[in-house]
Amino acid sequence: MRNIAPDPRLVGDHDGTVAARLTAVPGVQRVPTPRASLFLLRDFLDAETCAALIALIEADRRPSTVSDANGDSAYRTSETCDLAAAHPVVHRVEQAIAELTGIDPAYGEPLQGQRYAIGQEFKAHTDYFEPGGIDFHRYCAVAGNRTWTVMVYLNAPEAGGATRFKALDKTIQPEPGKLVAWNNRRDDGTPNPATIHHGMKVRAGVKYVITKWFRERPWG
Ligand SMILES: O=C(O)CCC(=O)C(=O)O
Ligand SMILES: [Fe+2]
Repeated sequence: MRNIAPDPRLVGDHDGTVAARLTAVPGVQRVPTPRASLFLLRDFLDAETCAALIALIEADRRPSTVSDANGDSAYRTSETCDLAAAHPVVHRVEQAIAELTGIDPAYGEPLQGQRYAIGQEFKAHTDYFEPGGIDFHRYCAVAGNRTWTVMVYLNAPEAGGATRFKALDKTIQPEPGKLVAWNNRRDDGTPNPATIHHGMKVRAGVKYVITKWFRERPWG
C-alpha cells in the first residue's frame, strides 16, 4: 500500500514528455525554476467559452471539500461544480486540454469548476495526496496519485484571487482564459512538495477557475 513507485509505462510524464510538449507550444511560458515544472499559457480559452463555463458553474455549485483539512474548516471556502463531459462546451475544453498536454483523457478526473466569492480561498496545499496519509488509499487505490494539474482562470476578479506558489516565490495573477499547468511530481516520479500553492482570498468581485487533475492510472 505504501509502495507508490511510479510505473513508467503509465502516463509517462515524469520522463518529461508532457513538459517537452508544452515547451514546444507557441505562447507557452515555463516558469524559470529548477524546482518544479510549471507552465503558463495566456488566452487558452476565448471569452465565449469562459462565459459558458461560468454559467455552468453558477447553475450548479456546492461547497468545496478537501481530503485532509487538518481540522481547519476555513481551509477551502470556495464552491465547486462538476462539469459534465457530455456537455458540448465541456467536451471541447477537455479535448483542448488533451491536445495541449498530450495526456490521454482517460487519466483525468472529471473537470471541475471552482467559484470564489469575496473572502474565499484555498489555503496552501499540494494537489497530490500524501503517500502514507490517512486518505491515500481511499483516494488513490484505483487511479493512483495525481500527476499533472491543469487550471484555467475564467475571469479576473476585481482584486485578489492570485495563485501563490510560495516555495517557488511565484504568484500568478488571474486573467480570463489563462492556463496554468504543473507537474505535481519530480522528475523521478515522487511527489514534489515545491508545488505547494495557495488560491488566495478574493478581495473584490468573484473568481472562477476550472481544474483538471490527471492520475497515474486511468480514472475508472
Ligand atoms: O484557485 C486557485 O488559484 C487554486 C486552485 C487550486 O489550487 C485547486 O483547485 O487545487
Ligand atoms: Fe490546488
